[in-house]
Amino acid sequence: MEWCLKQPKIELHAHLNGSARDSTLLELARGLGERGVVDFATIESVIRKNDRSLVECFKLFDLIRILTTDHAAITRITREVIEDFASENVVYLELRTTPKKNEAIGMSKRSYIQAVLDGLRSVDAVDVDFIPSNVNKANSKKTLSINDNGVTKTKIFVRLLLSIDRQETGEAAMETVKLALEMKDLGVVGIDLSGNPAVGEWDTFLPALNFARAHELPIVLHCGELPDRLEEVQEMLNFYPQRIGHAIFLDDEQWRLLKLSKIPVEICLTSNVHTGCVTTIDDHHFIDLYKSKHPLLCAPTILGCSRPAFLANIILHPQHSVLEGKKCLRWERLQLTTYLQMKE
Ligand SMILES: CNc1ncnc2c1ncn2[C@@H]1O[C@H](COP(=O)(O)O)[C@@H](O)[C@H]1O
Repeated sequence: MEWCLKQPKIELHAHLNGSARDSTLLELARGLGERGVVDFATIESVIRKNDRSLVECFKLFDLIRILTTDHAAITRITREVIEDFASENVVYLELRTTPKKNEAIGMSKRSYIQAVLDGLRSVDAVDVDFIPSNVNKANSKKTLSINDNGVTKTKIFVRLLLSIDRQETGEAAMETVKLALEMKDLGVVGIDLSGNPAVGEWDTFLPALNFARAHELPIVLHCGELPDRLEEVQEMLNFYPQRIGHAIFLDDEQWRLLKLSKIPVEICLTSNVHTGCVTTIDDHHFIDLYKSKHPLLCAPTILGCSRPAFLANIILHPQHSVLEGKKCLRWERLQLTTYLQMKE
């Protein structure tokens, strides 16, 4: 575990509010409980539960949404999430989050993302680089890499993906894509489609996704999280996104197509096992993808990371490397090889 933590890692599939500290969520819930907005005891039992089915996960996300949709909470959670990833030696983090509106408190999708950016700027423990290198970094407040004691700070590169939630309308999805395009100079590098897989139709999001593509914004799709969505899986594969998340429930022909396509797959083993989508790691589809040398963006959880789900996925395939992270690539290969050898 110590060794795992020490290795430099690249995390490409982290949902901001899915990575919030339990302690922070409980504190926010307690505050809202005292003001009579929520029932603290109910929220506490949901947050403290460890293994959650996919359905329970989305119940939790609905609760988290109530707890976190204000600017100060979003800024705080962003700062803490960056600190947590950096403390586990993640050197490049792609953080995805769904821009939210809350008219009652004057929150727009833009101000939500501004609150995230404030969170990135407010990190003090490590040096956060979130402005792409082709943009004038004078605009960024965070250029120091030496702390007050003259010690060089650890650096973490952070980029943002804006998520479209499957509960949203086509217009809301389009608004998110336009916001992402406007914020390219502030470290937004792509669009994600996520949210409860039992909700929403592919056609609703297609115009926004096509618009993103027309403007060269990379797209990541959560795909195949439920067994009964094969038609949608087919449409997603036909769309040919830059990356696919999970890819659990595909039929044989779709599986063949996926492997042929070489679309990189983001996999989080613990998430899949905890949510019950995959029975055991031994039955996990990553083994087949790995053996066929498919580009995998894979979680380090096979060696037993302590955090439950939604954590650290590491890029495996060199051609998709986003920075000079060769050490990370080598480590990930080593880790997968170790796992497979242990099994044998
Ligand atoms: C288990 N697998 C998953 N499948 C699909 N969507 C997921 C997810 N895990 C998380 N999210 C999406 O990320 C949101 C939380 O972060 P943000 O509020 O965006 O920062 C959830 O509400 C859900 O929409």
